[in-house]
Amino acid sequence: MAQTVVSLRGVSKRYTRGRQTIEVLHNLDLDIDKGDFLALMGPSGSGKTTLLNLIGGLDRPSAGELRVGDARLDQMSSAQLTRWRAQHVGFVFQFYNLLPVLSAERNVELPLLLTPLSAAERMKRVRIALQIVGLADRGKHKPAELSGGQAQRVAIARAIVADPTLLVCDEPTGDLDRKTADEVLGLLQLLNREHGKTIVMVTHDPKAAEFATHTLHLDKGRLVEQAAHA
Ligand SMILES: Nc1ncnc2c1ncn2[C@@H]1O[C@H](COP(=O)(O)OP(=O)(O)OP(=O)(O)O)[C@@H](O)[C@H]1O
Repeated sequence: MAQTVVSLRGVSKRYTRGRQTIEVLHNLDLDIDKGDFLALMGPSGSGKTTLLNLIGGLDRPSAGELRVGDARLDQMSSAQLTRWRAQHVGFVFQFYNLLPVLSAERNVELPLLLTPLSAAERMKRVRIALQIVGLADRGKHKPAELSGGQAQRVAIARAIVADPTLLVCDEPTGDLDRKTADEVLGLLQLLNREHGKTIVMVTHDPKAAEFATHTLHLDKGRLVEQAAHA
């Protein structure tokens, strides 16, 4: 039997702005299995990033149960969530979010600074991560000296360096041309297939979704498949 890594039961998310409360995600049920590569699609404003941020522990649900691995994210304080994230989730964003003053190596090392690993052990893991993404020879380069595709691969190395269970990617190829995008997606597929990473990726691009093992559509805060069954 497949092992469930992410499980949502009756998850809702509301935002309050002034006197107005809007519900962005409505009563979602969802299971993601270990080894899945899930593409999350849907129109602008349908709640994709909101859902991704819940799954990655960047935000908490307003109602419902949210489990990732053994953790009940809906019951954690924000300090607990911060600690949990550092150990269990790697993040990849559209605009890479690399620190411009640090070399590629030092950017990749960042998540390990929160661990008890020695400097030598950290550098060993950094080199392995840069090797996996095919940038072993770019470790000393600053982000400005890298192409967009290379910068995103450095960001992916940073996301995997602490060996997280889950990778969450928000439009990871939104800023890249087709060929470079396909290379980055091929790398995510390799991490999924060869390294067993469970991946959740938000994308607008149907071609990007083809690299995933599953696609889910959100519409106005509901999972469309679920709505179709109801
Ligand atoms: N912090 C917030 N406060 C208030 N409203 C928010 C907040 N974050 C998101 N929203 C609202 O929630 C809705 C869903 O936003 P979300 O970013 O999840 O959509 P999305 O599907 O990722 O959109 P896009 O494809 O344009 O990135 C939007 O209407 C947005 O305005």
